[in-house]
Amino acid sequence: MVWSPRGRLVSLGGSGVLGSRPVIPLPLCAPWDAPPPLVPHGRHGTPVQLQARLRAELQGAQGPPGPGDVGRLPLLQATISETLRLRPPAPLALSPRTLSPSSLGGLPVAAGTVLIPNLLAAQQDPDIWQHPEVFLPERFLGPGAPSRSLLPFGCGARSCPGEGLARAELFVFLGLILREFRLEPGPEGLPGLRGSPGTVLRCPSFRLRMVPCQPPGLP
Ligand code: HEM
Repeated sequence: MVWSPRGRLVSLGGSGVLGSRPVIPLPLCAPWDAPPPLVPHGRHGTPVQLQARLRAELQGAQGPPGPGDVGRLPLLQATISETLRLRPPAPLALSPRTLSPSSLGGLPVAAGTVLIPNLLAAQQDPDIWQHPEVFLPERFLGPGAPSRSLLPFGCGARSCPGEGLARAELFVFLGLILREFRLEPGPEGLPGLRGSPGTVLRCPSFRLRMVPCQPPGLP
């Protein structure tokens, strides 16, 4: 029921209606339950090489990472940002409803319309992200990084109030793990990264081998 310049707006479920209200998923381009495969080879190389660089950054820092160390560990921060870009845990965010008639990208939007922001698609928009399907943490290291277009926590008045806590947890826990362990696939290998659709984009459970690496200064 809805058309967009780049095919990003389509109806949901054919009828374009959720309950008794019209629905516009925004910006729905790639089917959100079938994200494209990852190509994990940026300047930092394969996942193993990236882990080695992250470990070098972490072991070169003074002590274990804390929430205040974001500026001192840019590659770790960039790796988290790139992960949240390619696989946002909440790919469709919340669904606000318009209170009055409005317009969006030239399209009229009636009062009472439910808008569904497709964060997964927006974060892989080729107009904004170069090589959007490639896992490239370094895209966040340069001065021209389109960081304002990174929206895993939504944006605006109803954006996620837990963003600071979630980012701090990701930073500290991932940093502590990568500083002291090398992660290797378990005997069953790794699952695909397609994820299963739902409110939360979930990865199937899998096993990893954590090989201890000696942090500096420890006997
Ligand atoms: C990686 C972790 C997290 C991600 C990716 C995430 C993502 C999101 C997103 C996309 C929204 C919808 C924003 C929008 O529609 O514009 C949201 C809303 C919300 N999140 Fe999170 N979130 C995370 C962690 C947390 C944590 C740790 C808390 C609480 C401590 C939290 C509490 C909330 C609440 C209360 C809302 C609803 C806000 C509202 O309706 O105004 N989230 N989150």
